[in-house]
Amino acid sequence: MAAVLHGLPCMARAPLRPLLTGGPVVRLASGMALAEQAQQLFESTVGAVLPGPMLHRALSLDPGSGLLKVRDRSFQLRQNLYLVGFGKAVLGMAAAAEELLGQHLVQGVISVPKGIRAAMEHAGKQEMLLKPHSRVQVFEGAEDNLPDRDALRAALAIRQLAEGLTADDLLLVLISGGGSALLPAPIPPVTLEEKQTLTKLLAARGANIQELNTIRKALSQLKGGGLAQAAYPAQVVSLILSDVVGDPVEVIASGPTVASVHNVQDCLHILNRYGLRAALPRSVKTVLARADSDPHGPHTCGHVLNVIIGSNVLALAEAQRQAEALGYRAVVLSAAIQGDVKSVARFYGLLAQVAGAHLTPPGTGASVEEEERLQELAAELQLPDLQLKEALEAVVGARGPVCLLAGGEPTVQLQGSGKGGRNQELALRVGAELGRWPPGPVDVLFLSGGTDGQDGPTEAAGAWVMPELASQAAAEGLDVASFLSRNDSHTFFRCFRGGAHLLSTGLTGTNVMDAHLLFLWPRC
Ligand SMILES: Nc1ncnc2c1ncn2[C@@H]1O[C@H](COP(=O)(O)OP(=O)(O)OP(=O)(O)O)[C@@H](O)[C@H]1O
Ligand SMILES: O=C(O)[C@H](O)CO
Repeated sequence: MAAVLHGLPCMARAPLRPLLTGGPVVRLASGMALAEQAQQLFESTVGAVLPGPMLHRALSLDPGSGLLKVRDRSFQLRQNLYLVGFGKAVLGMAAAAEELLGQHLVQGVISVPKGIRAAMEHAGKQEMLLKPHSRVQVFEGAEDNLPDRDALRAALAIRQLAEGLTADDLLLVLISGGGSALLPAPIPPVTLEEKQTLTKLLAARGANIQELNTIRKALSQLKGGGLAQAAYPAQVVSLILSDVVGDPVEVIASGPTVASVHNVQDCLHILNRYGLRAALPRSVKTVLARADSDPHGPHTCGHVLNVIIGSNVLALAEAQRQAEALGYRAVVLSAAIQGDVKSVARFYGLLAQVAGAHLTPPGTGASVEEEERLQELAAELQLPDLQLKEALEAVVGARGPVCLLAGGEPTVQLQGSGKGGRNQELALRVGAELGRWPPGPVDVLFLSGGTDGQDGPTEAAGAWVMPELASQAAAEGLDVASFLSRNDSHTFFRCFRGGAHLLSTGLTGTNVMDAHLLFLWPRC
């Protein structure tokens, strides 16, 4: 972790170098130059969804009247404003809120990732830091995105603040991805360790975030509307930075201000599906048995306004704009990439092949079978917003470099005990896929990165690959398939070319899922 914190984000570095100089596209000199540009584009993508600007778009204060506007709703402030927050992007959100609210803010408590203040300080990101004598108390915890004692202390302090509020008060709740791990308050007799083990097992067996958070909600005092209930009768305004496909407020950070609609049967189905029902600790069974008679009912959330203030869609739109400014034909494919990482990798591998063939002169196009297989793979992935046809049409007319952009969160079913994350695993798998095709007249680069800057429990945000990856790795004595069989993508990328293919931004201070960038570069 320490290396992450000191190996620093450089989101504000030199402007991107355009590909167009006076009209014609100038070819980048080498794969490394292309990789550098890909990494810079990833950093701009993240730069578009930094917490401060997004908070300012959603919230404004009239200093004269003390009227706080949240989208189209207004709230009268009179020394009655409190703040709580939890999530990877919440430090920057709280800093922006503190700046905006000034003396109106009475007190606050936030739960943020371990080391984030030091990382932001080291990166010179003053705008992400609270003031020296802030009224907001900061707890750092949940190292490696796992709930721990520090996060539990934070959760209890947040609950205490919420429970002390009256009908005259307004509670501003800042929520972002990672919030589930940063707000653990298991319902007794479930212990923190039991909850941690269960969520780790579910994640390792490939449970998606909806399933994982359904279980988390059932076992938590504050998730699934519990925080809103604790704050009642105060008014509650939640500002939410989404890290879940489709921005479902009940799923993001396990919806602490949204009433849970799940029942015990839903939980048991999920636990069955992942073979965990038989081995449940007694405490979990006790809490689930009680849950149906004591839900955080919908009637408890009428005093809440939930507002999404930013998401992956926004990040991809900015990346598209930047890529176009650089001379690429840029198309956003989807902001909802989900599914097993192996299928997603096959999809990108074949997409590179088919799109690459569309880019080259007639006669070298993709075969009908390849196009059909690509459509099938896309259908299997069931991506609701996929713009595949549009992307391929855009590629045909491009006659120059192309950048296909996507976002989301594939799922990895852990089979080995290696070190990795879903972005590095996806990149490694795509690299292997790209290497299967005979070299064509197009250079290809694929990059996958977590916008929070930390991919799984590793020190990298992600990685980038080109079709030569497997053969170059073999020349270094590294067998891609065997690293993949152990889910050891991070170890692979650390060894391969001395770590040159790792994407290392450090913690970014934001979190809107992952970004996937596929670059195609015609050679003639
Ligand atoms: N060795 C590994 N190889 C591949 N993926 C892994 C490995 N270890 C963990 N993962 C995956 O990393 C994911 C957790 O990563 P991370 O902590 O970045 O989660 P996250 O979803 O970004 O967190 P949040 O959404 O709460 O911010 C899990 O989906 C898990 O399957
Ligand atoms: O914290 C969580 O639950 C995930 O990041 C999804 O929001």
